[in-house]
Amino acid sequence: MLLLAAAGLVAFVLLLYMVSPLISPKPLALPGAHVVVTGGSSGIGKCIAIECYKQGAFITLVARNEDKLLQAKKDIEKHSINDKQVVLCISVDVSQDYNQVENVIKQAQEKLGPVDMLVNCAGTSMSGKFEELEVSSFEKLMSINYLGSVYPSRAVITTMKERRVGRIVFVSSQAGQLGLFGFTAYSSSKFAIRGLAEALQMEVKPYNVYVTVAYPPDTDTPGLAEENKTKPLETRLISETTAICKPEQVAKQIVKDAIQGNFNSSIGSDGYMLSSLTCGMAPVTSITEGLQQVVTMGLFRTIALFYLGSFDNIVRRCMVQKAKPEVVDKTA
Ligand SMILES: NC(=O)C1=CN([C@@H]2O[C@H](COP(=O)(O)OP(=O)(O)OC[C@H]3O[C@@H](n4cnc5c(N)ncnc54)[C@H](OP(=O)(O)O)[C@@H]3O)[C@@H](O)[C@H]2O)C=CC1
Ligand SMILES: CCCCCCCCCCCCCCCC(=O)[C@@H](N)CO
Repeated sequence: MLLLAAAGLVAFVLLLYMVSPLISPKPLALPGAHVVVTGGSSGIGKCIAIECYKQGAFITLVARNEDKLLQAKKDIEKHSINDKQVVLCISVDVSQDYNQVENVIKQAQEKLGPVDMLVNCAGTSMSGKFEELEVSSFEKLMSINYLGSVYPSRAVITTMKERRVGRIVFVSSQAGQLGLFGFTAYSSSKFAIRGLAEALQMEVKPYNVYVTVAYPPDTDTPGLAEENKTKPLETRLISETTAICKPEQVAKQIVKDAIQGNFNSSIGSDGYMLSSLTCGMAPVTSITEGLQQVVTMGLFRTIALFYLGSFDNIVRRCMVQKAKPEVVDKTA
């Protein structure tokens, strides 16, 4: 009886693997492709642009500061593999005016052809306790991190659907998979991206357009250095659970997953666990991925409970620590 059940299971898994080409997208060819990277003048975005350029793509960088854009262009051009490759720079705020974003995307398409891959990497972070963050910070993060991903995507999607070709990448964060101390404004803007990506993927899959959401851990970039200046102690201690990644490594993984059309892109063992644990109703892009999620869910939740316990401990210890000087004051 047991043998029969085991044989049945094996047959079922084999069957799944036979139909797997039906759910695995055809990889995108980067040589000659037009890749637009928002936030491409710094950090992870710049490394993504370099990675695509190294594989023969034509690049459009989108960011606000023109000097940083030109410097990034120079850095990227060092990696050219043929003399036809172009790096185009566009200075625009992706979060302000949809029409403006649509116009610059049009200009880029006129120069370098239709966009094959859009990477939404422009973003920023602000941390602090809920009551200490300015209300305007919630608006700002939502408009840069969320609307700043909606506008460029909205500007490229029609052509992608018509051509039956395309990749849209969203850069969320591990803080877009779990909410943690200090990130009430940031986490919510990064969670929003996940909802957008899931809904969009369901719409565009029949048109051979694939969506990728990346969830990087802390990554060594100018953005992180800026964030660290005002990060609460609790946030820092909790974030230290995961090691700081190199932007080149994060970029390589994101580009690889985007080419393959994987919905999820994560890095490291905790990235892998977090993505399995929070897969929810996310689309699945390979049988192996689906099976791994089914098999590991209970184990990873168990591990997560220990992490949550340790995070609560950090928060409590910091609270007690901060209360101490006051006690001393009162007795003095
Ligand atoms: N570094 C980290 O630890 C992690 C980062 N992330 C996410 O990855 C992304 C990149 O982060 P990172 O490389 O650290 O960031 P950086 O601060 O190093 O770079 C941010 C880039 O985005 C551009 N940008 C910011 N705001 C706008 C805007 N309104 N319009 C157009 N461009 C804009 C910046 O150029 P300019 O200012 O000139 O416009 C710059 O090119 C962000 O979305 C971030 O949330 C996720 C997880 C971890
Ligand atoms: C099985 C469960 C495993 C659980 C592992 C949990 C690890 C939590 C660490 C969260 C770190 C958050 C990094 C945010 C980075 C970021 O987005 C900012 N630096 C942006 O600037």
